[in-house]
Amino acid sequence: MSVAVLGAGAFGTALAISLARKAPATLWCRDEAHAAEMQASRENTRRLPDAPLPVSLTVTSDTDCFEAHDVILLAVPMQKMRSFLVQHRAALATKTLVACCKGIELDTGLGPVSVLREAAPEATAALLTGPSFAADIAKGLPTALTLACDPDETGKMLQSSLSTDNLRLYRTTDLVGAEIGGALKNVIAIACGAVIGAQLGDSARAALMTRGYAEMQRLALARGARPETLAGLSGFGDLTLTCGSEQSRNFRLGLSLGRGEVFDPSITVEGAATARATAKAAQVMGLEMPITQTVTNLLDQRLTIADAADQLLKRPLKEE
Ligand SMILES: NC(=O)C1=CN([C@@H]2O[C@H](COP(=O)(O)OP(=O)(O)OC[C@H]3O[C@@H](n4cnc5c(N)ncnc54)[C@H](O)[C@@H]3O)[C@@H](O)[C@H]2O)C=CC1
Ligand SMILES: O=C(CO)COP(=O)(O)O
Repeated sequence: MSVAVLGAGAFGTALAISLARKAPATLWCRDEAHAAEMQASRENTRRLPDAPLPVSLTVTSDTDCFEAHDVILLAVPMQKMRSFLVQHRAALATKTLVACCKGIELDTGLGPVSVLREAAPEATAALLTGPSFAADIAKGLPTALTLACDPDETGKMLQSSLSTDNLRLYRTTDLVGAEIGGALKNVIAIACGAVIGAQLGDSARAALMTRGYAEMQRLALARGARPETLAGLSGFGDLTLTCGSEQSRNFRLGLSLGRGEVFDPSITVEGAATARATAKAAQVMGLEMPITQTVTNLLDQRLTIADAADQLLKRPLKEE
């Protein structure tokens, strides 16, 4: 089975490096000059510096390469996935497509698998998600992720093909639970970064992680997910990583908000659009998601950090 990774950002590059340690792999980059530069220099200096590309990895900008691979890993940001699929519909229509992004589409409130199923209905849809920083995977550090796919037979094939000596995949058929966990942990990470940036303390962070997890479960269960999926790598696991590490771009955006600093808008931060999309969806579904709503208000400068903390603390007292 041959695998191509489409999208040469930090995560796509790291996954391609990991796969190429096991068997020849292809990394597709939309920018011809950047692809040629990586193929020659054996490094993606723009997105993942200091991570050498194995000789078994080919970098190309030629879309003809899509045809040659059975399994395609889609490592483009969430808000770009639909247009990417539409643009390359003919070449991707019947493939096994593994979404590697984390988020909720702003216009529709859908996660990556639902977007895949709408935009490429004949393809087999899967999701690779869970706690991992691109730099860690590229270094070959021990990592465990969730591979979500239905039918499970295809999931088993993907699990064995994409696992390596250092990258251990667990399998689930609960695509909804996996996509919601991966998307919403980024929103909670922004909130956690904000309290740490504003020096509100580690206890406040623990409160946000726990009550944020309750919001993740509320939305996931309302959409038909299984509770145990949220307790796994794609939910609890990724929440723990992202809310506790300055390697996370979502956490760092939160830190900037908390410190009153400007954040570089060119950096991919999936939690921002996801917060807005989720707050809207929760309202339509009649779900209480106060932390998500608060993050949206902070991002849109409708609240200060002090007012945000005050509002959350003053909500009516309730049972846990
Ligand atoms: N960086 C990380 O540690 C991890 C990232 N992810 C997820 O992976 C996804 C991608 O993130 P990163 O690679 O980190 O972002 P990035 O900002 O490093 O790279 C995004 C890449 O997508 C490409 N791209 C954007 N629009 C495109 C289009 N229409 N067609 C083709 N390529 C396009 C850009 O050129 C860029 O190379 C996100 O959803 C993120 O949450 C998941 C786990 C870890
Ligand atoms: O998804 C990630 C860790 O699992 C990467 O987090 P950031 O996108 O916040 O950097």
